[in-house]
Amino acid sequence: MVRVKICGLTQVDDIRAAARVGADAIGLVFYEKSPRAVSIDQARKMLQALPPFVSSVGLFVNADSARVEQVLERCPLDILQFHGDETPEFCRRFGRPYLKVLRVSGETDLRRPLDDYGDAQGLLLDCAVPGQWGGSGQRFAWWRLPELGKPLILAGGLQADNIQEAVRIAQPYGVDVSSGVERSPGSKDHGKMAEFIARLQGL
Ligand SMILES: O=C(O)c1ccccc1NCC(=O)[C@H](O)[C@H](O)COP(=O)(O)O
Repeated sequence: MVRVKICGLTQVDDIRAAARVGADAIGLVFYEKSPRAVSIDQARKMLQALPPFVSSVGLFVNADSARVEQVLERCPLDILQFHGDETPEFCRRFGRPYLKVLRVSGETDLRRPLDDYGDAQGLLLDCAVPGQWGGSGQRFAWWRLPELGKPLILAGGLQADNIQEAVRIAQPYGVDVSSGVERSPGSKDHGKMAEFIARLQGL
Protein backbone atom coordinates (compact mmCIF):
# COMPACT_ATOMS: atom_id res chain seq x y z
CA MET A 1 0.00 0.00 0.00
CA VAL A 2 1.31 3.43 -0.96
CA ARG A 3 1.65 5.71 2.08
CA VAL A 4 -0.28 8.95 2.07
CA LYS A 5 0.38 12.31 3.64
CA ILE A 6 -2.24 15.04 3.64
CA CYS A 7 -0.61 18.42 3.86
CA GLY A 8 -1.52 21.99 4.69
CA LEU A 9 -4.09 21.34 7.42
CA THR A 10 -5.06 24.26 9.63
CA GLN A 11 -8.00 22.95 11.67
CA VAL A 12 -8.43 20.37 14.42
CA ASP A 13 -11.49 18.89 12.68
CA ASP A 14 -9.46 18.33 9.53
CA ILE A 15 -6.75 16.50 11.47
CA ARG A 16 -9.34 14.16 12.98
CA ALA A 17 -10.95 13.59 9.58
CA ALA A 18 -7.60 12.90 7.87
CA ALA A 19 -6.78 10.27 10.48
CA ARG A 20 -10.26 8.76 10.26
CA VAL A 21 -10.10 8.30 6.48
CA GLY A 22 -6.69 6.61 6.74
CA ALA A 23 -3.91 9.19 6.25
CA ASP A 24 -0.50 7.93 7.41
CA ALA A 25 0.79 11.44 8.02
CA ILE A 26 -0.38 15.02 8.18
CA GLY A 27 1.63 18.12 7.30
CA LEU A 28 1.63 21.52 9.01
CA VAL A 29 3.03 24.50 7.10
CA PHE A 30 5.32 26.74 9.20
CA TYR A 31 5.88 29.20 6.36
CA GLU A 32 4.22 32.51 7.17
CA LYS A 33 3.63 33.52 3.55
CA SER A 34 1.51 30.45 2.82
CA PRO A 35 -2.31 30.66 2.95
CA ARG A 36 -2.00 27.38 4.87
CA ALA A 37 0.43 28.66 7.49
CA VAL A 38 -0.24 27.71 11.12
CA SER A 39 0.96 29.47 14.24
CA ILE A 40 2.81 27.53 16.91
CA ASP A 41 -0.22 27.71 19.22
CA GLN A 42 -2.55 26.49 16.50
CA ALA A 43 -0.14 23.65 15.64
CA ARG A 44 0.03 22.55 19.29
CA LYS A 45 -3.74 22.28 19.50
CA MET A 46 -3.89 20.34 16.27
CA LEU A 47 -1.15 17.94 17.31
CA GLN A 48 -2.97 17.22 20.56
CA ALA A 49 -5.87 15.93 18.45
CA LEU A 50 -3.66 13.59 16.43
CA PRO A 51 -4.37 9.91 17.22
CA PRO A 52 -1.56 7.35 17.64
CA PHE A 53 0.17 5.91 14.58
CA VAL A 54 -0.36 9.00 12.43
CA SER A 55 2.89 10.93 11.87
CA SER A 56 3.18 14.69 12.05
CA VAL A 57 5.35 16.54 9.56
CA GLY A 58 6.40 20.20 9.86
CA LEU A 59 7.15 22.12 6.64
CA PHE A 60 9.66 24.92 6.41
CA VAL A 61 10.83 27.13 3.53
CA ASN A 62 14.28 28.67 4.01
CA ALA A 63 13.58 29.29 7.69
CA ASP A 64 16.47 30.16 9.97
CA SER A 65 17.59 27.63 12.57
CA ALA A 66 16.15 29.67 15.43
CA ARG A 67 12.69 29.47 13.90
CA VAL A 68 12.90 25.68 13.43
CA GLU A 69 14.17 25.27 17.01
CA GLN A 70 11.38 27.51 18.31
CA VAL A 71 8.76 25.34 16.59
CA LEU A 72 10.40 22.11 17.81
CA GLU A 73 10.49 23.33 21.40
CA ARG A 74 6.70 23.59 21.47
CA CYS A 75 5.44 21.19 18.81
CA PRO A 76 6.11 17.43 18.97
CA LEU A 77 6.78 16.92 15.26
CA ASP A 78 7.89 13.50 14.05
CA ILE A 79 9.48 14.62 10.78
CA LEU A 80 10.77 17.89 9.30
CA GLN A 81 10.17 18.70 5.63
CA PHE A 82 12.40 21.26 3.96
CA HIS A 83 10.77 22.85 0.94
CA GLY A 84 13.28 25.55 0.03
CA ASP A 85 16.97 25.77 -0.83
CA GLU A 86 18.17 24.30 2.48
CA THR A 87 21.59 22.67 2.39
CA PRO A 88 22.16 19.09 3.64
CA GLU A 89 24.07 20.57 6.62
CA PHE A 90 21.08 22.70 7.56
CA CYS A 91 18.59 19.84 7.19
CA ARG A 92 20.57 17.54 9.51
CA ARG A 93 21.31 20.21 12.11
CA PHE A 94 18.19 19.44 14.16
CA GLY A 95 18.93 15.74 14.68
CA ARG A 96 15.41 14.85 13.51
CA PRO A 97 14.20 12.67 10.65
CA TYR A 98 13.70 14.89 7.62
CA LEU A 99 12.41 14.88 4.06
CA LYS A 100 14.01 17.07 1.41
CA VAL A 101 11.79 18.41 -1.32
CA LEU A 102 12.99 18.59 -4.92
CA ARG A 103 11.07 20.76 -7.34
CA VAL A 104 11.03 18.98 -10.67
CA SER A 105 9.38 19.44 -14.03
CA GLY A 106 9.91 15.98 -15.50
CA GLU A 107 12.36 13.11 -15.60
CA THR A 108 15.29 14.05 -13.38
CA ASP A 109 18.43 12.24 -12.27
CA LEU A 110 17.86 11.65 -8.55
CA ARG A 111 21.24 10.09 -7.75
CA ARG A 112 23.02 13.38 -7.02
CA PRO A 113 20.35 14.70 -4.62
CA LEU A 114 20.20 11.28 -2.98
CA ASP A 115 23.96 11.42 -2.40
CA ASP A 116 23.80 15.00 -1.13
CA TYR A 117 20.89 14.33 1.24
CA GLY A 118 22.04 10.81 2.10
CA ASP A 119 20.70 10.98 5.67
CA ALA A 120 17.22 12.18 4.64
CA GLN A 121 14.37 9.77 5.38
CA GLY A 122 13.25 10.30 1.81
CA LEU A 123 12.95 12.73 -1.06
CA LEU A 124 9.66 14.37 -1.96
CA LEU A 125 9.21 15.34 -5.61
CA ASP A 126 6.98 18.36 -6.14
CA CYS A 127 6.18 20.36 -9.24
CA ALA A 128 8.54 23.23 -10.05
CA VAL A 129 6.38 26.33 -10.41
CA PRO A 130 8.20 29.67 -10.79
CA GLY A 131 7.56 31.94 -7.83
CA GLN A 132 5.95 29.21 -5.69
CA TRP A 133 7.52 26.86 -3.18
CA GLY A 134 4.69 24.36 -2.92
CA GLY A 135 0.97 23.79 -2.60
CA SER A 136 0.54 24.93 -6.21
CA GLY A 137 -1.89 22.26 -7.37
CA GLN A 138 0.30 21.79 -10.45
CA ARG A 139 1.60 18.41 -11.59
CA PHE A 140 4.76 17.56 -13.46
CA ALA A 141 5.24 14.91 -16.14
CA TRP A 142 5.34 11.67 -14.12
CA TRP A 143 7.84 8.98 -14.95
CA ARG A 144 8.69 5.56 -13.51
CA LEU A 145 10.77 6.40 -10.44
CA PRO A 146 13.98 4.39 -10.08
CA GLU A 147 14.80 2.07 -7.18
CA LEU A 148 17.60 3.96 -5.46
CA GLY A 149 17.29 2.60 -1.95
CA LYS A 150 15.51 5.63 -0.48
CA PRO A 151 11.76 6.30 -0.22
CA LEU A 152 10.51 8.64 -2.97
CA ILE A 153 7.30 10.55 -2.40
CA LEU A 154 5.24 11.97 -5.24
CA ALA A 155 3.49 15.34 -4.86
CA GLY A 156 2.12 18.14 -6.98
CA GLY A 157 -1.37 18.42 -8.43
CA LEU A 158 -2.56 15.05 -7.15
CA GLN A 159 -6.28 14.49 -6.68
CA ALA A 160 -8.79 11.63 -6.68
CA ASP A 161 -9.13 11.69 -10.47
CA ASN A 162 -5.45 11.26 -11.25
CA ILE A 163 -4.00 9.44 -8.24
CA GLN A 164 -4.37 5.95 -9.71
CA GLU A 165 -2.66 6.92 -12.96
CA ALA A 166 0.09 8.77 -11.04
CA VAL A 167 0.86 5.76 -8.85
CA ARG A 168 0.72 3.29 -11.73
CA ILE A 169 3.27 5.36 -13.65
CA ALA A 170 5.60 6.55 -10.91
CA GLN A 171 5.28 3.69 -8.39
CA PRO A 172 6.32 5.89 -5.48
CA TYR A 173 6.76 4.85 -1.85
CA GLY A 174 4.21 7.48 -0.87
CA VAL A 175 2.12 10.39 -2.10
CA ASP A 176 1.50 13.86 -0.71
CA VAL A 177 -1.59 15.93 -1.46
CA SER A 178 -2.80 19.35 -0.41
CA SER A 179 -4.91 21.50 -2.75
CA GLY A 180 -6.49 18.47 -4.46
CA VAL A 181 -8.41 17.66 -1.26
CA GLU A 182 -9.39 21.21 -0.30
CA ARG A 183 -12.48 23.37 -0.56
CA SER A 184 -10.32 26.49 -0.15
CA PRO A 185 -6.62 26.95 0.81
CA GLY A 186 -6.12 25.48 4.28
CA SER A 187 -9.64 24.09 4.59
CA LYS A 188 -9.79 20.40 3.77
CA ASP A 189 -12.81 18.78 2.17
CA HIS A 190 -13.45 15.60 4.17
CA GLY A 191 -15.25 13.91 1.28
CA LYS A 192 -12.34 14.60 -1.09
CA MET A 193 -9.84 13.24 1.44
CA ALA A 194 -11.88 10.04 1.81
CA GLU A 195 -12.24 9.66 -1.97
CA PHE A 196 -8.52 10.21 -2.54
CA ILE A 197 -7.60 7.44 -0.11
CA ALA A 198 -10.34 5.13 -1.38
CA ARG A 199 -8.92 5.43 -4.93
CA LEU A 200 -5.47 4.56 -3.62
CA GLN A 201 -6.86 1.55 -1.80
CA GLY A 202 -8.58 0.51 -5.05
CA LEU A 203 -5.27 0.03 -6.83
O1 LIG B 1 0.87 24.53 0.95
C1 LIG B 1 1.51 25.57 0.83
O2 LIG B 1 0.97 26.68 0.76
C2 LIG B 1 3.00 25.51 0.76
C3 LIG B 1 3.72 26.68 0.74
C4 LIG B 1 5.09 26.65 0.65
C5 LIG B 1 5.76 25.45 0.62
C6 LIG B 1 5.05 24.26 0.66
C7 LIG B 1 3.68 24.29 0.71
N1 LIG B 1 2.96 23.13 0.68
C8 LIG B 1 3.57 21.90 0.38
C9 LIG B 1 2.61 20.84 0.39
O3 LIG B 1 1.92 20.82 1.34
C10 LIG B 1 2.07 20.08 -0.72
O4 LIG B 1 1.70 18.85 -0.24
C11 LIG B 1 2.80 19.86 -1.99
O5 LIG B 1 3.48 21.02 -2.39
C12 LIG B 1 1.78 19.50 -3.05
O6 LIG B 1 0.79 20.47 -3.11
P1 LIG B 1 -0.48 20.32 -4.06
O7 LIG B 1 0.01 20.44 -5.47
O8 LIG B 1 -1.36 21.45 -3.69
O9 LIG B 1 -1.11 19.00 -3.74
